[in-house]
Amino acid sequence: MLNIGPYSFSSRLLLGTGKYPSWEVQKAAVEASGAEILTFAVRRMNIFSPEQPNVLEQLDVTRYKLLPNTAGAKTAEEAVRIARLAKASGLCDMIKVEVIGCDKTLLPDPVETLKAAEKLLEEGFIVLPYTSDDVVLARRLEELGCHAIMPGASPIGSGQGIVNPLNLSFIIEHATVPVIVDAGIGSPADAALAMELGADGVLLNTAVSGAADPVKMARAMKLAVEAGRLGYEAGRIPKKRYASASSPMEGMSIV
Ligand SMILES: CC(=O)[C@@H](O)[C@H](O)COP(=O)(O)O
Repeated sequence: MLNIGPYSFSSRLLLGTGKYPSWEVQKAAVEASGAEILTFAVRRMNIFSPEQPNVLEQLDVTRYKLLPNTAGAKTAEEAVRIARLAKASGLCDMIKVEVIGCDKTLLPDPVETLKAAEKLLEEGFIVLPYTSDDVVLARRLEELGCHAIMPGASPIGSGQGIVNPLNLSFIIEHATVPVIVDAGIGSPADAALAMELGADGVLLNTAVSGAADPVKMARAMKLAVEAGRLGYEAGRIPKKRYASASSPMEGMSIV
């Protein structure tokens, strides 16, 4: 089970809801992914114009735990305002804090992320910050009381996969709250690797919504996350420099 704050989930795949070719495909992909947590940008919800379409329109939202995110925020103040808006609209008690520090890379601003997380924790939110893959920053966020840490695999929407598995493994090794690898996942192999490294979950969007067949890819990601987790729990063999026979002959009487 993936435990975040007071909540438990059987699926370790968290899915974004943006950039699907149609509402129908989004709905089918969410279904195929088996995800129980869906994230969406509060600024795309048309909170003040209910007659406009919104990103969760076709989904039976009672079946999912909603994880609004503060995408679009560039300061802690903006992120806090967006989170409060989401809470006041009855959308959530969990929030994915996303404070972007660079328009080109969409990498998070560590200082503003820390400030926003601190404030939102004070206000009683269940806080999941999107961070860079920095082990010290992850520790600081955890010390503040964040309920999970979400280090990026690589820039959002880049599909580059895990560019620094060593950093991720340090974060995972030291964390006592769930580590959810978020952003940059390109293929099922990337998702499986994140889980094999010991991540507690994977959050992705573009790899599914931008795939040639998003529904098939959603299922592939589901299976990859499950396979990666199983592999992690099973314990992989250590890597060796040289060969060792798969069918050793020692102790055999017939050669
Ligand atoms: C939807 C969401 O929260 C994204 O900002 C997230 O970081 C996923 O990134 P990818 O689209 O790279 O999977």
